Amino acid sequence: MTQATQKKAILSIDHVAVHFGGLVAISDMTFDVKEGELLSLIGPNGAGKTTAFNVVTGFLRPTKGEVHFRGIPLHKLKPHEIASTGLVRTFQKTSLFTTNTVFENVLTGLHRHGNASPWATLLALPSMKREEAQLREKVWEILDFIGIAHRANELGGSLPYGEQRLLGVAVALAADPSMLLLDEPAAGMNPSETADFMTLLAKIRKRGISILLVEHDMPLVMGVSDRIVVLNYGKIIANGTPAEIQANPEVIQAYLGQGVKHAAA
Ligand SMILES: Nc1ncnc2c1ncn2[C@@H]1O[C@H](COP(=O)(O)OP(=O)(O)OP(=O)(O)O)[C@@H](O)[C@H]1O
Repeated sequence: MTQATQKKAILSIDHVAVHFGGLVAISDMTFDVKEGELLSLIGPNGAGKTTAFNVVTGFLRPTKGEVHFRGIPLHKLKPHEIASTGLVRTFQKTSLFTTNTVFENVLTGLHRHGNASPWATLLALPSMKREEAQLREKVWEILDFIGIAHRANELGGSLPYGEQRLLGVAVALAADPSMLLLDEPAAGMNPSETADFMTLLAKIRKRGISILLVEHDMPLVMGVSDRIVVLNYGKIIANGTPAEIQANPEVIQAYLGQGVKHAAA
């Protein structure tokens, strides 16, 4: 048993079902993520991973069931209200301001959490100027942490794809999350970028941030996860450690044996 599994749940998903008309995308899903844990949600295309992610982040209402984050019921909140509880997501497709610089993208993320009132901003009061300076310092700290400070003055849209994904994580960190939901963050990364990303995930966890990861890159998933939940046709077919999941015959048959990128044995 890992240390994380002995801790209390930060995110609980209880008997969630999602129906799209007659199609049952998720039939009955129950699992939790513990404080400080990195849990991955995997499964074949169409298994319901993105749907699960969208329910947790408020982009979809569940047909049945409940979701709680630190005891707060999320299934009735709007996405921005959920983000303000400290549960922050990245998106599968890059959602950056492509014509703004890397620095400006992260600054915009921080501004959503700034304290200066709009009047102070309009009048450029000293309090607002002080806050602006602090925010700029914070942007540099985040860019250094993520490893893209050398790109600060380049346009978001001009970055190589892998670095655009990193910028997405930087913008999410600007919201000061206690839990991050990462939707296929390594899609389009080359092997060396993926290895660097694994190191970054470890650094993010050292800050005490819990992580829910949806990802198809199995070496990455097996290398970073405390626990893995496997979905197939909208049902959980396994919930265990990477070693347990890799040895599970049903998972091998439904997913790992289907030509996905395997973790080194
Ligand atoms: N808005 C929607 N309307 C109708 N059906 C949908 C909708 N969104 C998803 N589905 C269906 O729900 C099922 C689950 O899809 P989902 O995108 O959650 O799977 P996934 O595991 O994320 O797949 P992938 O790995 O390809 O991203 C699929 O059958 C999909 O076609």
